[in-house]
Amino acid sequence: PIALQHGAHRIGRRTDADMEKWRAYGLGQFIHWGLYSIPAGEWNGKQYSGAAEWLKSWKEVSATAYDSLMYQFNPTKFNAESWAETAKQMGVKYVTITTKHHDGFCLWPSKYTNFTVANSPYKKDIIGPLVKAYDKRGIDVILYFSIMDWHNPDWRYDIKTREDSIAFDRFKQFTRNQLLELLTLYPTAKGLWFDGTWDKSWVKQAAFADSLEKEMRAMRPGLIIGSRFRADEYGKRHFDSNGNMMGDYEQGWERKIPEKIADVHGNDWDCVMTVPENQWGYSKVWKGHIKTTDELLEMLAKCVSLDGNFVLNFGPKPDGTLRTEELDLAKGIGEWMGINSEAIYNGEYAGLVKQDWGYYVKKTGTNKIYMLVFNVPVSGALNVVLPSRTAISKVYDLGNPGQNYAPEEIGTSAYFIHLKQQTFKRPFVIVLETADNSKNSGAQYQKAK
Ligand SMILES: C[C@@H]1N[C@@H](c2nc3ccccc3[nH]2)[C@H](O)[C@@H]1O
Repeated sequence: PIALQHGAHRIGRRTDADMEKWRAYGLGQFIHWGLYSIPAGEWNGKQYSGAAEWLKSWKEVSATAYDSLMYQFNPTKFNAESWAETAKQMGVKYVTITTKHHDGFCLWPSKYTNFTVANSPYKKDIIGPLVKAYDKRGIDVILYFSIMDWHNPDWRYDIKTREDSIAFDRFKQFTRNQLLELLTLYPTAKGLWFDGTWDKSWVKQAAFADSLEKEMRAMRPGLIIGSRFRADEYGKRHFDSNGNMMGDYEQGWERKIPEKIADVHGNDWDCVMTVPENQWGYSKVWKGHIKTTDELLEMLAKCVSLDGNFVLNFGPKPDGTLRTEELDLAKGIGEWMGINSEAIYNGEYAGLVKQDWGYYVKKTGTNKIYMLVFNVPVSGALNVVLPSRTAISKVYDLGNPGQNYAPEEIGTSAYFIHLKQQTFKRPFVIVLETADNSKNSGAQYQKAK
């Protein structure tokens, strides 16, 4: 291995209680809210082709004109309690909230810039009430923070001149000040979700970022920081020059999901997902495919089955309300979670051969395996292959406990579970309790004829 000062400081997963709680979340909510929510991807009557929260980067938009949106920020219908209640009903265990996106506008009254809610007609802090409302419902809060800040004149995409270096040193202090301010103002925040860290200017700050990460961890023991925050001294991001992940969980899964367990390298990770193809902030127009409840449930199942968390994005409207499409999805997901959440919470990779009918999730620390069924075979028989000398001791339908299945043993630790009906309206979950049967050779269930 290469000698590194600023690479990974820990190999393998964190085993402390804070991280074990994060690992068990399963389902999360992302909230992208800010000035970009006001134009919602439209400027001078034209629709921006990119993501709405990137509007300020459009050549048609002058920074000054964009920044004056601050004087229009007045979400009169904002109610942190109702957002948190929607999240509670949906069954999320954590929420990631934009404190400052790439445009530099702060949803908290930072004392290090004037470009905050404090100088908007709304005047009041947004982050504080949100943290309080979510904490009250037992939903942990992670603060999203963009290092890249298009408003701050000291921001640089790269450091080419002495002037760049002097300016960026000011920027680094500003960034440190804001992060320590956030941790001080919102001490119950469980972690930070960093973004906007891909430009050369920041990638060259291995030593600074490493010491800042250490400082934040010292200030808030147990703080959870993702792999996107910093680069090592050779400019390697997420995984250092020795291939070891930096940070506590892998943040590379933005709008994409790993295919197989090998893709996650034994690390914790979360997948952050948009409802349309690629819109995080509120956008008037949602082009292309809008994901349905069933699609999102399958993404959730896939993430949990591969040791990750699934975080669904909401882009609230400028008036502070949530759009109907998102409220409908929250309701649909919540109804399913109301019946099946035990297959999601405290779920982990089951280590079984993946079958076409769906996804296995093992309940951490137990012999319970959940079969999350999305694709019912025409045979109506769900194939289950367990590790050798492992038998099924109990099978039942999570949503319909009276519905018993007598698995048919079709080989060594191999079974068919015959479904009683052919059509299902929603994905459903069958629970397997397994037992080690290396002692007795007799099969528990009838052998194949
Ligand atoms: C979580 C997501 N990350 C931001 C983002 N900016 C990008 C620039 C290039 C490629 C991917 C990006 N994702 C998006 O604006 C959103 O906040």
